[in-house]
Amino acid sequence: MAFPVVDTEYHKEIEKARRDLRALIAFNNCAPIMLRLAWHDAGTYDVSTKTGGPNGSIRNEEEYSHSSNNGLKIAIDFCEEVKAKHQKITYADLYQLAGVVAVEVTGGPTIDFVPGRKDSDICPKEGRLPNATKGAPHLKDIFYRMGLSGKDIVALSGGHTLGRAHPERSGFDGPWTNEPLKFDNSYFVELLKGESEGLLKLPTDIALMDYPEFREYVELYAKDEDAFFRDYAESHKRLSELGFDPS
Ligand code: HEM
Ligand SMILES: N=NC(=O)c1ccncc1
Repeated sequence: MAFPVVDTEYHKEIEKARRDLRALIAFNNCAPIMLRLAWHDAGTYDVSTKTGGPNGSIRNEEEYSHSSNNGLKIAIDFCEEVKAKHQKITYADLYQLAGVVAVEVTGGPTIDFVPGRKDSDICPKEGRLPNATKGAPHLKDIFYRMGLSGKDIVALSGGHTLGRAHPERSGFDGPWTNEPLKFDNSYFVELLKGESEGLLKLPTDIALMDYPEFREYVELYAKDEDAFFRDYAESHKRLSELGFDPS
């Protein structure tokens, strides 16, 4: 598929879609699953083969039916409502815009969004996203394969400040924080607190404290929300542009 022509008209469509996404996310209270959709479309990127990444391929049943994507058809269908009104926008751009808006409308940092991603129908094989039951070495394998850093791993894991796990989707259950619709640094505060009744910590969440070079960021973000917001915005933009040259 071809790259979109990112002219004044395309930019205008993006801003209209941004407004529509704000309304849709507010009406459906669906910020968490929209952020998860954006991350799952982008997180398949392989920097060595330059395959996968934020290219809209997750809209294909071959990919959204992967067990790691359980539940994401809900977000894909939400996005179809916006796509129907803004046909020129690629799915690749729309899904990443949805993730940026989801963070913004829940009180998180503004994330710079540059449009121009092209769509692909080539679906990566299952297994490129992290397995929640594994530990820190696995996180390094998965995120380094994307071309991201240890700091990106910790900052992006802060995305779990939003939403919850659902037993019928992943087998895990519950929110990570007491305000799952508020984007803040409470994920890191809770991580350092340890076990709390009713709050979830995945093995991969706990693994962020296994390596000193990860733990230093957990401790920084738990005490300095501005630092978390600054680093999260940078890492989220990087994730959303994997394999995409915005210039
Ligand atoms: C670091 C490795 C990661 C692992 C192992 C992981 C694993 C999971 C699992 C098992 C769930 C529960 C799914 C469900 O049952 O509905 C989940 C939910 C979620 N994840 Fe992750 N995740 C990771 C990283 C991320 C990143 C980088 C982001 C975004 C920047 C993210 C955003 C979310 C959100 C927002 C939800 C809640 C979705 C909802 O409420 O429907 N996760 N994650
Ligand atoms: N955010 N990540 C996820 O939702 C997830 C990642 C891998 N396997 C199941 C769920």
